[in-house]
Amino acid sequence: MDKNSKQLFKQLRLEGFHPLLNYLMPYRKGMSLSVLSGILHHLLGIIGPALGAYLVGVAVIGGKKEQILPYLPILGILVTARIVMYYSDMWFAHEVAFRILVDFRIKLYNAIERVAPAYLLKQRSGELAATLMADVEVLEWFFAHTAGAFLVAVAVPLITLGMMFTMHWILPLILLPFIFILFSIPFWFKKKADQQGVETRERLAAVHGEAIDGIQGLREIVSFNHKSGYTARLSRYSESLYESLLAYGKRMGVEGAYLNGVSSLAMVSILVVSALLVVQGSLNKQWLPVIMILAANIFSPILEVAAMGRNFSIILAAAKRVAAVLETEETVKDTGKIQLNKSNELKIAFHDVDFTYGKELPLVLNKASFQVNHGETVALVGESGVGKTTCINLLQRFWDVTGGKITIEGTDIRSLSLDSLRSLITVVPQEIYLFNLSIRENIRMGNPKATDEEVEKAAKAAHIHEFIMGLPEGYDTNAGERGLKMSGGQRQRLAIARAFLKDSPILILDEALSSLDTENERLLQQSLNDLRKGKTTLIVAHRLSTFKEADRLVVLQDGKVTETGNHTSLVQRKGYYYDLINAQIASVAV
Ligand SMILES: Nc1ncnc2c1ncn2[C@@H]1O[C@H](COP(=O)(O)OP(=O)(O)OP(=O)(O)O)[C@@H](O)[C@H]1O
Repeated sequence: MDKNSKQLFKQLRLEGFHPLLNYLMPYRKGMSLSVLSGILHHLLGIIGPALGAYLVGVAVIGGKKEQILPYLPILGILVTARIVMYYSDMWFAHEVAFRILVDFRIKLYNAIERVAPAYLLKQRSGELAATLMADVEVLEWFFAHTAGAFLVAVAVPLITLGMMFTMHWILPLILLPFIFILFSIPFWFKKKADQQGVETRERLAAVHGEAIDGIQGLREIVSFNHKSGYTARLSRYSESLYESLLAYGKRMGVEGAYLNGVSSLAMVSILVVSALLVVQGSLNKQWLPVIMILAANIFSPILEVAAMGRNFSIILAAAKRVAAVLETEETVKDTGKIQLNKSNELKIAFHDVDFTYGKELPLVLNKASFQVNHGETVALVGESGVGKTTCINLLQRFWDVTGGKITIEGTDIRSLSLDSLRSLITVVPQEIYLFNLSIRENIRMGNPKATDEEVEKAAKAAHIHEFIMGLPEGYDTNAGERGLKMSGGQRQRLAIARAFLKDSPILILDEALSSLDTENERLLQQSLNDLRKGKTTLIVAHRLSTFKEADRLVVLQDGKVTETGNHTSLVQRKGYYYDLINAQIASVAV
């Protein structure tokens, strides 16, 4: 889209649609066919009845059978053509609209993925789901019914006015002011409507967000007996949605009343003027039935567009929300080209890394430097909130460092392509997300090309094979349903099975805070020890047992690395780490 069109959309206060038009370009052929058949369908809807009315007029002035009968086949053709055009209007409009919606959902998902996770942290997942589903659905109105209908509403009245002009020059002059008023009515209400549209979509998204919160947090709601608190909140959100929907409905009612009033007045005026013209003798009375038909039909496409205009604010608000996601700039740019060999052991190094989550926020990391050598296991240690998770987020480039650099095997990670970087790293998260797929497919996500045998081998290595075989459908059991019934330890071992399949040279373990029972802990440790072999491993550590097992500890304090060494040497040093674990032991003992 060029600058001028952007300006025009701004003047019409329709900026929200501008980005969407860019996405319409590939579908212009289908859209043009839809507009063309829409215009023909509406015109034929007027020409057919007008011809019928003309024949009535001929009969009224005492015409002969021979003057009427030859037109009957033409009437038949017009009616058939109208049916065909109606069908193709609907077909093309919806074909294009639904195809665009399919593409949009994918585009939106890709856009969300591109800006994740920074963007996700600012948005509630329920609200994003609302954008992905409900807002995109609303756009169907725009794509299927707006652009084409608007052109029809301009073309059909123009042609009809032309037809009236051939009967008497004054007739179009009577109608023009009414048409102008009808077109302008939606603009009288536009400011209020836009505000209501945005408010309604926001409140709807908030209700979605709250509902999804209620489902995701069901366990907490039940265990903390928080049902009344939650329903009170849900009902507050729903009430506020109700209020804005009601205000929206009232405004639509007033607008509709104006539209109907003006179009009825226009129709009455044209009939009265025509009747007077006939009485005066300046209009042939055989045109009267034709004028009645034209007057009755000229407004229907305008009213259709105006009705749409009344919903425009909702569409505009949805368009703005969709565009906001599509146009969000990615948090990190994927401009690096270098690919590192996955099969080598790799060294990670943080060089004087500074980082803040926002310009106005304090530095989380302040000249932090440390390295993890080939095949070494390093545990990041420090108080809660010191920046351990931040380090692993930076290593994966969810955000970029604000100062200093992170290197893998000496190469700045910003010079690697994101795909290559992420293929080098496997994360075993605290909480694995299980998709609504079989356990086999959930594990296979580690490597989509893995065979069933390889999946089972990975599960055996993660000590989860026995558990899976004990399920009614073994590896074919749906993890989405069964996932909830797995213990924390079992879920983490499933994550480890995925990690075995991915087999990348760098491993990140985000250790769970919650402790596991002895058996689960033993199995987990065994599988982790096997997984770590030959890999460069960075652990976000919370447990004393992990501190003791790591080759080296990197102690973070006030954004800096203040101590490094193994557990025994740091304890002997009696510094910050010593105080930290003493405090931890004391808190466990209390
Ligand atoms: N997305 C974010 N936006 C703003 N601040 C953030 C964000 N994520 C983390 N922080 C802040 O950055 C600091 C470091 O957080 P981080 O999660 O890295 O700590 P941590 O050491 O991993 O903590 P824990 O041991 O509790 O998991 C904290 O003060 C946290 O509040």
